Order: sequence, then structure tokens, then C-alpha cells
Amino acid sequence: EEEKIRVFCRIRPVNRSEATQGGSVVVAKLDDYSVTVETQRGPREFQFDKVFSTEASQELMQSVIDGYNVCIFAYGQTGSGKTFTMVGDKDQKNPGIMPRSFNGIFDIMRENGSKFDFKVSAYMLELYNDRLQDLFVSQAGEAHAQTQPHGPTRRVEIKRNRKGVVFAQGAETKEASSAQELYALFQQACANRHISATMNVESSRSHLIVGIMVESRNLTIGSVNTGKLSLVDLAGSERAAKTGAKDHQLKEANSINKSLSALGDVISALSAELPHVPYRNSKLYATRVKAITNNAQRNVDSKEIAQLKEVIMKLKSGQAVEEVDV
Ligand SMILES: Nc1ncnc2c1ncn2[C@@H]1O[C@H](COP(=O)(O)OP(=O)(O)OP(=O)(O)O)[C@@H](O)[C@H]1O
Repeated sequence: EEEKIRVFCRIRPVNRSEATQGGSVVVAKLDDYSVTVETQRGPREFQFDKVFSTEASQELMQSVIDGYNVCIFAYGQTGSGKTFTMVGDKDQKNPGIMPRSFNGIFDIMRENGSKFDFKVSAYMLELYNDRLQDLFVSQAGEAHAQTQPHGPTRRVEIKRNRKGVVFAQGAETKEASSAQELYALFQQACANRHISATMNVESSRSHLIVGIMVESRNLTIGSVNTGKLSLVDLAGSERAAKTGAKDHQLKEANSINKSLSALGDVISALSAELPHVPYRNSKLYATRVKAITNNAQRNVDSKEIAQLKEVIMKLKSGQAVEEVDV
């Protein structure tokens, strides 16, 4: 049986500035499934579903794409190679998973063109400071719309339809009839992203979310199926203190870290197959903990209440909280 969640690790080569600063390599691939990292307390080993070494080419990453109803995202510290892996380099000499999957989708469609009628559409969003932004709408265009008294209110919200399929309400969906057209839409979306210079010059400070819907109609029996491929380039997970971030940059870093820790909670719940998956993250946690304290005050001792209060304070300030046994 296929695993629901698979985690791959890609090690990027040392870059020029790291080499000139005399940095040493602290991560090594042990075998196809494990890496070791030198830490101050000695080496630590980590296991993955597959490990790609520094020599792994962009083509190798193609093997990650193996279906339609999937979500692929890159997670890692700023500068670790998320955008390179997902998008590719600037001049697209080494295209990443996103442009490669655009080609892949249309290749599969061509192969099955005699049996199915296909329709491809996409939405492209960024999550910046806890706000979803439609990347098909330029920021200038949006600012203009907001000054109009009866202008469209472009609030993008994540909803789930009756069939349980997640969709972005309020986001524009555009159709594409070729991989080139889809890539042109993607370039347009990338041009509308927020970027701020921190440790990595071209660092992305927002999460990029590309949703590609493929509708296929069986030409013989007429049945219609929809598949969705979600491709996500997450913002860097570095700690705010390390990057020298100030003011709005600090706000960015805080909301990035908060959303990444909420994502971690979702992944843990999914992989442990827990009955409750905290998709609605921190807000839900906070309400639940409050409900417990109200109840608890009558039954438990003051030490436990103090422990719960500490948890609530941490949640309110957006810090990650480990499960407490109270
Ligand atoms: N496997 C690789 N081979 C060669 N160069 C790489 C590789 N991975 C990353 N790089 C280079 O390292 C630099 C940083 O990579 P990238 O911008 O992808 O990081 P990132 O994780 O997306 O950072 P941020 O979170 O700040 O956006 C880039 O110049 C990129 O071209």
C-alpha cells in the first residue's frame, strides 16, 4: 500500500559564499534513506523515504511526481534550495518540479487524447502575513480595486465543497490549453510575489501555492473526473533572531514560523492517522485549551492550572506548544 505522506530530503551543494567563508559540510548522505548531520552534541541521523545527494539533477526530482491527486511541497531553511527544487533557476536552464509537472500533465493528456477530453485550469496564490493573495491579480490592480467604493472585494478563503474537496473561494481560476500557456500564467503569478532580502538575496517571504485542476471526460461513457495537483514552495523556516529581521520583516518571520508549525501539527496528525487533524490550527487549539481550563478550575490543583495558563500564553504569542499531560 502506498504511503499517504512521503518525505524526501535533498542536499544542495555548498555555494560560493559559503566556500569563501570557510564553511564546512555538516550533512552527509549515508544511504538512499538516511542522512547524518553534525551537531554540537555529536552526529544525528535522520531517516527519509528517499535522499537526493548534491549530485542529484533536476530530472531526478521528476521521480517525485507520480500522480494527479497529490500535494508536493518544499520545506527548509532559507537558502536551502526550496525554490531551486520547486521552480528552478532564473533562466530556466534547470527547471524545477513546477514547470516539469506542467509538461508532464500535458504529456499524459496527449497520450490519452483518444479516450478522454481534458480541461486544465489553475489558481495561484501566496500566503503572506496570514493573508491569502490571488497572484493572478497584481498588487497595483488590487490596491486600485480597494479604493473603488463598489469595487470587487477579492477575499480569498479556503473552503471545502460538499464532496470534501478543498478549494480557494474568491481566487481566479484560469484555463490553459498547453504547458506553455500554463507556464506563462505561472510567470505572471511569480511576478506578483512578495520578496524581501534577508540571508538569501532572493529569499521568498511568502508561501507560493499553485493548484492545477485536471478535468477528464471519458469519451465513451461520458463520466467526468477531476484531479488536483498542489505544488507549494514554502517560505524559509529560519529563526527570526538569526536573520537580523526588524519590524515588518520580523512580522513576516513570525507569521511564517507560526504557519509552518501549524503545518507540522497537521502533518503529524495525518501521519499518525489521528482522528482529528488540526487544519484550522492555532485558533482552534486556543479555544479548546480555554474550554479545558474553565472546566479544570474546579477539579485540578493550581500547579496544573499554571501549566495550562503557560500553554495558553505560548499559543497566544504564536509559539509552538508540545502536548502536555494535564
Ligand atoms: N541543488 C542545487 N544545485 C545547485 N544550486 C542550488 C541547488 N539548490 C539551491 N541552489 C542555489 O542556492 C541558492 C538558494 O536556493 P533557493 O533560492 O532555492 O533557496 P530557498 O530555500 O528557496 O530560500 P528562501 O526560503 O529564502 O526562498 C540559489 O542561488 C540556488 O540557485
